[in-house]
Amino acid sequence: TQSTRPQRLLSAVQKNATRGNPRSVVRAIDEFCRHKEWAMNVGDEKGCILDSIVSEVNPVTVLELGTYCGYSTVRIASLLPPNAKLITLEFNPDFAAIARQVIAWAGLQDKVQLVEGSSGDWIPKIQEQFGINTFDLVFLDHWKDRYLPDTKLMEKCGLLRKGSVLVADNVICPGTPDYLEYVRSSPCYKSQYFISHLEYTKAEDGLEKSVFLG
Ligand SMILES: Nc1ncnc2c1ncn2CCCCCNC(=O)c1cc(-c2ccc(F)cc2)cc(O)c1O
Ligand SMILES: [Mg+2]
Repeated sequence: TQSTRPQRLLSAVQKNATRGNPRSVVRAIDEFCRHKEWAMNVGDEKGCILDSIVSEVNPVTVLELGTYCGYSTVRIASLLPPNAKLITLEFNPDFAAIARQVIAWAGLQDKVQLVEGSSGDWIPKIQEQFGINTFDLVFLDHWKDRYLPDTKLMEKCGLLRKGSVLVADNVICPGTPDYLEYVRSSPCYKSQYFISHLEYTKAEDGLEKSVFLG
């Protein structure tokens, strides 16, 4: 049977990256996506911006919405302090199966909890299921029309505290206009746009960093 793109991405990691070396996993995926097959990872250019924000926040609790193959999961988890926890939600079971193996190859499985399901279903259950009160950092990279409803849901569930940082991918391409309008006009957020490019292309895209003011 024909392999899928995520399966071919995983094979590239297993062939070219060193077990337990997150940087080599990130490099192997970027090489594969730049020279073999494009895939919707945050990528190296936006990834460097994401790294700088994660390092600045130095979060102990992280929520990622939309795992895909685990590329940004590995980038973020590799920067976390030893006691930190990253919960990542993935809707697609095939993507989740690949991501688990990519995260394990990087040796980061102890810092990461991958949960299969939709953000709308899981966000209200996170506190009781994982004993997490609030998130220091949230990375939004799932369905673009879910960014705004899920942000409002996180506010409602009390998952954000004064100073929580939201980082949203793809705010230009494919675009999340209603989310951008909300975080840029709401008095509850201090927002900043980091211009970049759509992963592995010359098209404009960027990350929006929004600090929840409580
Ligand atoms: N736990 C959950 N809850 C809800 N939805 C969930 C989920 N877990 C997953 N999903 C469902 C997300 C499916 C993937 C989302 N990402 C994207 O759709 C995406 C698309 C592009 C793109 C840009 C230009 C093009 F020409 C083509 C594609 C680039 C990106 O960086 C993207 O992140
Ligand atoms: Mg994305």
